[in-house]
Amino acid sequence: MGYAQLVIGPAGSGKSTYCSSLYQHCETVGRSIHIVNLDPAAENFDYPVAMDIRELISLEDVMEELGLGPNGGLMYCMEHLEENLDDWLTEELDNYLDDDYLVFDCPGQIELFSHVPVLKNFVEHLRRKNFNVCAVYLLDSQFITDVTKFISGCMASLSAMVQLELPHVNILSKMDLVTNKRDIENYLDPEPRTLLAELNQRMAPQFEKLNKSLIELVDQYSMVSFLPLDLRKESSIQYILSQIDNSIQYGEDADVKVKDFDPEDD
Ligand SMILES: Nc1nc2c(ncn2[C@@H]2O[C@H](COP(=O)(O)OP(=O)(O)OP(=O)(O)O)[C@@H](O)[C@H]2O)c(=O)[nH]1
Ligand SMILES: [Mg+2]
Repeated sequence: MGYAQLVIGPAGSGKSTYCSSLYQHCETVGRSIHIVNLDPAAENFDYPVAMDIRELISLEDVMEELGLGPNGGLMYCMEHLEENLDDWLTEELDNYLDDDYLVFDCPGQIELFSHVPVLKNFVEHLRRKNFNVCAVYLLDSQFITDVTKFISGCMASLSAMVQLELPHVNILSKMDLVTNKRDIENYLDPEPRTLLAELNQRMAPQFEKLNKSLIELVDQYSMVSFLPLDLRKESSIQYILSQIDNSIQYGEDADVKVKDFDPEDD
């Protein structure tokens, strides 16, 4: 059984920075982890790149040869990845062992995890290869200035959740930049009724019914919960990693192995 995190979220939400911090954390605690670059447009890396989509296809070539812009070019690259799951990805995955832990640093184009099937098929391929996969959705805390932005962030995350059908961990990133912690803390694990009241207060009365439905939807999908990520604090990274590990049962198999171990056999 392998383990994998699919790190997704809007452009600039801090996915690559999270991946490199996670790598450093794992180095520190002596844990093995491999970060995979799935962003054909990425150029600089703060982590050792274990697998790289740019070895399969180059965004620059695609843009030049097909006359596509950066976003269309990226979508083309991702579709090319999708077509090459059985050969390129399978070959690359063969380099990893049973218990390996992979973290996929994805591009930030929101359509990738809202309505095109690339990542969905990617995940299905990983599952066929016996990986337990978790979606890690990053939302930039800097954008959550009021309840309307929070709800729109939730809806984007929810669309990834229904599309990917994976265990799902939401993270509010860049907490070091938040000056008024209390404002944000209200959104980490909020009361649906408080959210609704705030939303109604902000918006014209004709939206009340819609607001109620939206809050119910978000609540029913257990979406209203974000883990704060403050990269200055090792404990923050550690806590988030432990939550993700739980959702993919990482460590549980290891326990079984320890229990099954019989000193007489040695
Ligand atoms: N202060 C602070 N800045 C951050 C943090 N995480 C990311 N940043 C900054 O935010 C910007 C975007 O970060 P990235 O990690 O490249 O974001 P990304 O989600 O990988 O972006 P794309 O791959 O382009 O979608 C960079 O300038 C980072 O230095 C954080 O926790 N704190
Ligand atoms: Mg990135």
